[in-house]
Amino acid sequence: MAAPLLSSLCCRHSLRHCSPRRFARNDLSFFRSLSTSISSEKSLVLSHVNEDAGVAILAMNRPPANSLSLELNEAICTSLKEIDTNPKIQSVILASTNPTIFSAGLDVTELISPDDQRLPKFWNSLQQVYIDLYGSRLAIIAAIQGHAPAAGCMLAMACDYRIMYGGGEGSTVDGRKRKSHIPTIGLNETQLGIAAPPWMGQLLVRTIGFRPAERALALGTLFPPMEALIEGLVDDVITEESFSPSADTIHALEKLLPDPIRNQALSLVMQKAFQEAELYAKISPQARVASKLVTRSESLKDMIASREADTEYFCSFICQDTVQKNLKKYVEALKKKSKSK
Ligand SMILES: CCCC/C=C/CC(=O)SCCNC(=O)CCNC(=O)[C@H](O)C(C)(C)COP(=O)(O)OP(=O)(O)OC[C@H]1O[C@@H](n2cnc3c(N)ncnc32)[C@H](O)[C@@H]1OP(=O)(O)O
Repeated sequence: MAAPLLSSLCCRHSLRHCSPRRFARNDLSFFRSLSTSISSEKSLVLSHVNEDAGVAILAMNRPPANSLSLELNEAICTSLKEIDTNPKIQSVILASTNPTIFSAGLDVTELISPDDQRLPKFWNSLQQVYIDLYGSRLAIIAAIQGHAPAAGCMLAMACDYRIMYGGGEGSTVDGRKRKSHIPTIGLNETQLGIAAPPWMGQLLVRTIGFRPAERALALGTLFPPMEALIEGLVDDVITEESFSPSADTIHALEKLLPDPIRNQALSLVMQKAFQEAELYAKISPQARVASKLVTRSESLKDMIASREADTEYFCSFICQDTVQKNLKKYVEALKKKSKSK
């Protein structure tokens, strides 16, 4: 079912595959052609399909924080590709097995004293995750129950719809009562002494608009749920007051969710994500994909064209002494904070 690869986007990309004529055809082939053939460690993501509903789940599963390592990036791409080959599936819920962290962004340990063979591969794998999500023929719904800083926010922005948990005292995240948890989302790179790469920064610009993005990028702002909603960074914020679950949705979710996260059928965010996924799955795929091409093809084409230069820039930037110093300090502070809990 999946069309031939675009001469492997993970290495090199040629614009001839993305000619304007091709986009004009408004078919599914552009999105299919963005698939990859990376093989990976599957347990880093849990995925499953509910063919009756036309919906799949792809849950990131890399404790403790779903930080994006080379292997997790590859696993996301592989899993998405598998889902893509199932013609009965039109929507995917991108979620996390961790109820308080969606994804902590890049695994910062990948950036410290990096191996010079692995670093470009690592960056390529992140670019590929973006290309595969943003350019997917599937409608992808982000179920953001927990924190989504930096590349975690990028994952959410690359989806078609974003639903965030609103937090609050005594609220339920996975159906059980727990203490207050208020997730945040945003591109906080400047807080680490680094800058978001151009394609990630531009994705924020396209999502929330030029001036708000300019300020948020400079300050490295992490938005709590309601602020994220007001800015347009997420499409919906779910609290117990704002959403009433239906028995049918819970039943369909129980059919969809793999064993280790079946209890998330009781999560309001997951329930809303499922309803949204069903909504997208009911639209004619040709029409839905054609409309996605209208808004996404140009920026994807640009990103793909500058991919190699982006990797070169990233590798040389990360290896600078001051950047290494900043990153080491940041990781020490992160570890100290975690130990002091
Ligand atoms: C041209 C250059 C472009 C570079 C682009 C960069 C994009 C990026 O994505 S950079 C990464 C940015 N990510 C962050 O700044 C997030 C850091 N993490 C946090 O702020 C918090 O962990 C959290 C808000 C996500 C969650 O807080 P919570 O209190 O629930 O958990 P913690 O106790 O802080 O963490 C648990 C555990 O996870 C480890 N960890 C957290 N984040 C990362 C990470 N990004 N990489 C690696 N490891 C991470 C943390 O150290 C804890 O581990 P230990 O218990 O073993 O210490």
